[in-house]
Amino acid sequence: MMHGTFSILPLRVSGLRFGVRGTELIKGISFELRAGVRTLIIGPNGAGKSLTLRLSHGLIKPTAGEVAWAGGTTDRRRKRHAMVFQRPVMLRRSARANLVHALSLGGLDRSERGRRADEALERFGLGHLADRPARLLSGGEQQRLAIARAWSLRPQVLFLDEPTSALDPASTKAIEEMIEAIHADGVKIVMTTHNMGQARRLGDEVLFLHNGRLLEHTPADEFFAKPRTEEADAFLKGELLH
Ligand SMILES: Nc1ncnc2c1ncn2[C@@H]1O[C@H](COP(=O)(O)OP(=O)(O)OP(=O)(O)O)[C@@H](O)[C@H]1O
Repeated sequence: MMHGTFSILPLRVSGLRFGVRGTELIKGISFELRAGVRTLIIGPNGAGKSLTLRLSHGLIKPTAGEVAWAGGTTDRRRKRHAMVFQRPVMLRRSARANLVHALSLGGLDRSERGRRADEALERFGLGHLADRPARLLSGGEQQRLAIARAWSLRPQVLFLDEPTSALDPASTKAIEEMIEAIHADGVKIVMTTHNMGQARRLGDEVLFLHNGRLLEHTPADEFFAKPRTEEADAFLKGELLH
């Protein structure tokens, strides 16, 4: 499902750097992300995975380098990518009202908001939670709601930052199924995970980050069968990296 007449992909990130108070955390990363391929960003703690997602989504500004969406960057295009965080942020109102609110921020007409919210709740089997206070839902339910909320905005690209790391296996499975369904819709998936089983299940290609650098950008089957770098090999073997 491609919405609108243009595609914001490929995403070209070049020479990306991000530093805080003289410490360089992202040390010159370049990559190009294409439509139709699920991209998994993996690497050890502190490698810069989350920062790379935030910089790509535009939540933080790079110290140097460029994040370029196809056709340039405008506010209109900005809305074509959405992000889901490790811990969902819900307002103190019903599940449905959280979706309606997001759609309102997304600039939708009042009548369209309710229709889209209901569509998203139904699509992901969350209709029975519609009137429940969002903050009282379980962690897994809130995360499913957060993903439904992101999907309701009809993004072309969905960034997910460790969406299942706080969840049990059943919730993790439900979320993986949602991600698969959204991918099948034609939405580009870009996500980070610490769960290598999940990376193998969901990944078409891998970006392997280590110490603020991109060491590999490889098809997932190749990466898991035979990583090219020593660091990735050690990471997959569960060794400590410095
Ligand atoms: N605003 C900030 N100020 C200072 N340091 C930061 C800031 N944001 C991130 N960092 C540091 O930058 C490094 C990379 O952070 P990032 O969250 O991108 O890592 P990550 O690969 O997602 O790690 P994890 O797997 O632990 O989530 C970490 O060492 C982190 O402490």
